[in-house]
Amino acid sequence: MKYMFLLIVTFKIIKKKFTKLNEIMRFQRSLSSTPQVQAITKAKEDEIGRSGGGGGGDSLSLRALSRRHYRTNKNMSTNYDSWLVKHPSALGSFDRIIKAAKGKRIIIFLDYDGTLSPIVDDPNCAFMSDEMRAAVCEVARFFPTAIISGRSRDKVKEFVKLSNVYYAGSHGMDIMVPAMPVKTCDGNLRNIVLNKKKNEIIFQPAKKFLPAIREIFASLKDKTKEIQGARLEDNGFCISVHFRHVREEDYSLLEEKVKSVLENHSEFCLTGGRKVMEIRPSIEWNKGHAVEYFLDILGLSDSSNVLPLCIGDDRTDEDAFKVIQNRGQGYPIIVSSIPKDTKAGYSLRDPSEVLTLLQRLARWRKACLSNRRLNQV
Ligand SMILES: O=P(O)(O)OC[C@H]1O[C@H](O[C@H]2O[C@H](CO)[C@@H](O)[C@H](O)[C@H]2O)[C@H](O)[C@@H](O)[C@@H]1O
Repeated sequence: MKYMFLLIVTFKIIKKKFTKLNEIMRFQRSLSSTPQVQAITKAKEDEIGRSGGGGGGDSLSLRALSRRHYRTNKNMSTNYDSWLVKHPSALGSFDRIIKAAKGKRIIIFLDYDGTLSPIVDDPNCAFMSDEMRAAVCEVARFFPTAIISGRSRDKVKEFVKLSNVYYAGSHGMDIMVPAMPVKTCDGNLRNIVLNKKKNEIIFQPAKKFLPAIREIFASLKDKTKEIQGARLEDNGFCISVHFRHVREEDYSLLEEKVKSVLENHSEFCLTGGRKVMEIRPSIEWNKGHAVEYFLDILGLSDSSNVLPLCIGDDRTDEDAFKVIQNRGQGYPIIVSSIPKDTKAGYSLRDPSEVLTLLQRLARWRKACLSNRRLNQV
């Protein structure tokens, strides 16, 4: 009888524990499928290559290249809130930003992939929404706006399709400044001194590397053709080797092939982005230099009355953030849904928040102008 009683009690305890465990597991399953957690997981995978373990030891170095691209924290979802304290939301800080902008000339620098368009599997399908295009067009009516992308200049222009913005491709190594009169800090219009033959300035500091880049592209095409999922993108003055669709066990092979091509081209270097390896000339020119170039050519570099806003999501945008930070004025804003080591003082979660910020900026500027007009009547 005594044993029977003990057996029933033990059975009841086990049943209770099992039910609780089941509940926890069910909760975790539902938690991992919320859109927020899915976004964090996707962003995390983007940053560190394929998530989780597996793969041979060698492939780690490709993952390490990705990891070097951005150092990420381990407990991302829990740390995001504390990271936000150091990199507050630019939307939440909007009033502070426009207060600082009073009497100043705002200039906007935008990255493309992951900033104006969401990260997608196929690089050729990274389209920008019509809403985003309208917002960029609207801010560009009020503030000089430049898009500085890792893509080729033509490709980014093809995606953006706007004629009132400045474009820089190949991480700033291909800049075009068309004939657009710019308002200087004192409110006067300044005409950019243009090339006599053309109606624009083209600045390409890596031009002499073009024949070598063509050569590298051809060798890469040949060497990577058997690696399933590897994809090359000709970005003009740089080349992207995408590995988003490469099997993890092929990472090391792909990396080996890429490095073997570069062995014959010591004047080029290899950097990492979001599931992408990038080959670029080793010259002292990056997105930060492009920011300085635009400020200079638009006559806005020496003034303390200029407030640059720079929005980007990738490692290469850090060079631009650094320039803004060193100027001591302006807002470097990182687009990220996970905590990252960054020079940016402000953040936005994703391109949809970039859209809201641009719309609010344009609306605020429009309201200022109509108030001014009313006061003049
Ligand atoms: O400076 P950006 O404008 O951000 O360009 C950086 C790279 O962006 C593109 O690749 C990234 O976006 C793709 C589309 O969403 C995605 O499929 C890829 O995995 C990402 O790395 C572009 O294709 C690269 O050439 C740029 O260098």
